[in-house]
Amino acid sequence: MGNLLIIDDNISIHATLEIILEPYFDKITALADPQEIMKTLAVEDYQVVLLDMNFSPGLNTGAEGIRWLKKIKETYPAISVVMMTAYGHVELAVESLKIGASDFILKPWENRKLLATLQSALQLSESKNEIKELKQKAKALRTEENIFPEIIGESAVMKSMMSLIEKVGMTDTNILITGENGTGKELVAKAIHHFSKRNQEQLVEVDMGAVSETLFESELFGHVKGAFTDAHQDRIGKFELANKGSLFLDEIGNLSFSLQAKLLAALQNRQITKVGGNKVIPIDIRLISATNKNLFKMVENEEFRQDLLYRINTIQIEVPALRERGDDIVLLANHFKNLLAKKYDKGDLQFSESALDKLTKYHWPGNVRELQHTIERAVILTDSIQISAELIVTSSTENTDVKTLNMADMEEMLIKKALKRHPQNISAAAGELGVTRQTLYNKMKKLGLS
Ligand SMILES: Nc1ncnc2c1ncn2[C@@H]1O[C@H](COP(=O)(O)OP(=O)(O)OP(=O)(O)O)[C@@H](O)[C@H]1O
Repeated sequence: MGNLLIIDDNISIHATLEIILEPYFDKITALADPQEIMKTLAVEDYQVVLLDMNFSPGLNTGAEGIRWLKKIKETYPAISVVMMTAYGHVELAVESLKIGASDFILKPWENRKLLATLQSALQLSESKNEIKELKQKAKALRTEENIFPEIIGESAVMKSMMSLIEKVGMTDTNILITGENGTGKELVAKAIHHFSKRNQEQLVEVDMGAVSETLFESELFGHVKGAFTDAHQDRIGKFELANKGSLFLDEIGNLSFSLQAKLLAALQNRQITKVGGNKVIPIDIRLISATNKNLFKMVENEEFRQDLLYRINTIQIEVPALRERGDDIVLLANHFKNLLAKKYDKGDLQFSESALDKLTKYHWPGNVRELQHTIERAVILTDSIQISAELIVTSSTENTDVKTLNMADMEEMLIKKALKRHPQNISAAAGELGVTRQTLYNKMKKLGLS
């Protein structure tokens, strides 16, 4: 069943049509004035429109009906429009069919024929809507990656994290993944989905840090065509796309306080309404969130809603920093080296002893992502089958001004830095350097800086 909108200036027809058609539609609305059509279609979903062709007294060219048909089809292509006229000119019928009417009825109508025409119009609209939704879903999914990732790691901390993932993956609980940047939180989210009962459905990811304040609702809940200036067509939101599957909200700590309330409402009610729409859509999702922020601290500072935190973190999985994973650094370095050597056609590459030493001693503030980039650079730059320590250039090696390890040169560099930071204040510069004002003054004199 569906909704039917009747437009005819002859009000006596409304009641007759409503009596005949009532058992076959969920809702029937009848309008006498065609000016009301677009407003009516904007507030409620109609699958079929029964449209008279002439509205102004004395006019029977059908031009008005054709104009309204065009308008309806332009904005709502999935609605089936059945034309109705007492003046059954064949040309008019052909013209309206060409513009997109699904059929044509002559007044006075035969009840059986009218019913059959409207029922097939209803079916047509339903299949159009289904196809449209499927197409939208397929389009959105093409950009989503749902491949189970290989999580490399043999260290005790990684093994215990993996067994936790397998255990909780199977349940339907909401999971919060925490950890520093680049530790592999996204991989963990994919693994949780992989181990869940929902793995035949999609894992849909939303980067909450990248969703703008104005487009948040449209991105998450979808919108109907015409809901706002740029809403040129209906859009399915990420919640609906993830229905029956998992929704991964990455960087959830970056969500503004006002948007947190909107997200919480959708999670609590387990339903959404598209922007500009009025249909309530029930949603069945498993929620996985991730952040590199301390949400408990953010709750204390009133930057994150406590009720939202409790809703998203039934289970928390902390992804360890790379520096805490011991031999996994070498394991991962070799893994990336092999992958990248293949990618750049470099043959069999090996790390030198000192390169391995450098890799294991470094503290990896950017974690696995930084390691991956460091290895990629080294693989690209190496001219031999051995990757030397010089090619292992990490972010902190790059950022430092240290071009020398000579102590006198280092001292001069530090003094210059401190003086630059405190240009008019030798005491403050001395304080930062951890020496007395007099000592700094003597050194400056020696270096010709006073
Ligand atoms: N254990 C692992 N095994 C193999 N690859 C990994 C592992 N951990 C991370 N990676 C790789 O490191 C990169 C960074 O991982 P990912 O994007 O999952 O980190 P993240 O914690 O989500 O980062 P951010 O906090 O910046 O969003 C990705 O290319 C990922 O494939």
